[in-house]
Amino acid sequence: MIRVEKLHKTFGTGTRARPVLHDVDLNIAQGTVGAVVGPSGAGKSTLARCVNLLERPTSGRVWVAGTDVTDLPERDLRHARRAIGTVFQSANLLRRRTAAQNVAMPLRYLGVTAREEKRRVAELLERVGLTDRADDYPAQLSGGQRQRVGIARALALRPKVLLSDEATSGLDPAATRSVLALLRELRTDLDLAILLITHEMEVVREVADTAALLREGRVIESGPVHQLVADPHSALGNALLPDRPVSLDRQGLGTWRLTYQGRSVPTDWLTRLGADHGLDVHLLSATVEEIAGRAAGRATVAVGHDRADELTAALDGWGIHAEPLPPGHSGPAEEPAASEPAPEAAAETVEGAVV
Ligand SMILES: Nc1ncnc2c1ncn2[C@@H]1O[C@H](COP(=O)(O)OP(=O)(O)OP(=O)(O)O)[C@@H](O)[C@H]1O
Repeated sequence: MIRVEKLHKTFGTGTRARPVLHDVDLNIAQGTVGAVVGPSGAGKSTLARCVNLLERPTSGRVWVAGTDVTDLPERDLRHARRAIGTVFQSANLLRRRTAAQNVAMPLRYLGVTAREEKRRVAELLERVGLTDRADDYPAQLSGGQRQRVGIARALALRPKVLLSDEATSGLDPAATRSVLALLRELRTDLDLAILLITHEMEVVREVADTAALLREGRVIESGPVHQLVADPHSALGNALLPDRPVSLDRQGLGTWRLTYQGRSVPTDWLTRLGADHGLDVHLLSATVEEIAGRAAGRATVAVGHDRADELTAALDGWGIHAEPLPPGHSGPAEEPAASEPAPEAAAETVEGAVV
């Protein structure tokens, strides 16, 4: 596990002191992916560097795989770092070494036998699906393949936790998906605790179990992803599942903003409102995604004021949260949580459809 408690980090001293992290708490269990998101300069990389022991916290504590690493003496750091694999934005491979030689580097430092090294490198390359590219040099590999080699190298010493710092930034969508699928697989198969630093909400949606929003060095919000998207007032939830609630300004109609996630919600809830409950429902906007393995959705609907109780009762029965929206409301629910809202957000929102 990765556990951070009341972490403070200040760079410099005296008049040049620059506090970067304040009172940060974080908990990532084995077999889970915990994402940390936030705008540029929020302190994400500094947090990662405090976890992989490249920076010492000013105060607070850090545990990695059950060991309190906060005050480890210098001589013990090297050993402690073996439990931590790190993958960076650019895979940082050595240009003049093949994929296999790059993966073998950490094993070399450890002094394993040539036979053991060969066996382990073959196993690692197979793990990341690159057995047939073992003898290729980095320049002969695609960005996604280079990142896979970087992941294989990070796994060489059988770490308990993996740090991924913007590992998919700059990759095209297909390569991003394949790297994220690999991270998901590793999380489960190797029971890793993965700390995922990212500014891409798409990445969080695809792979994270929990998420924390860091802003100006403080955790503004955190929790399991499926709970965040079910909370209509969560900034992170709104960034993960962006919608544009709009209210219908028409006599006799009231507008409702709906939020839901989970298996109890039938996918044909809208049809059923008409067919089973005889409700005349206007669908004004809707966004539906699979997040953390469950369907999650946000929608705005309008119904006659005289049928509002029937609407909320039916929705409540399925576990759909409904809140009235004031007349004249239009636009995003909240400000986006990260520096770059998902560009596909607008495309995912269906507006103006009336059933
Ligand atoms: N070694 C350092 N000395 C002084 N200030 C630093 C140092 N490292 C980082 N900072 C400052 O700490 C703040 C947070 O930086 P950090 O790199 O952790 O942010 P980030 O959220 O990862 O940003 P980005 O998404 O742009 O990478 C920044 O203002 C940065 O200038």
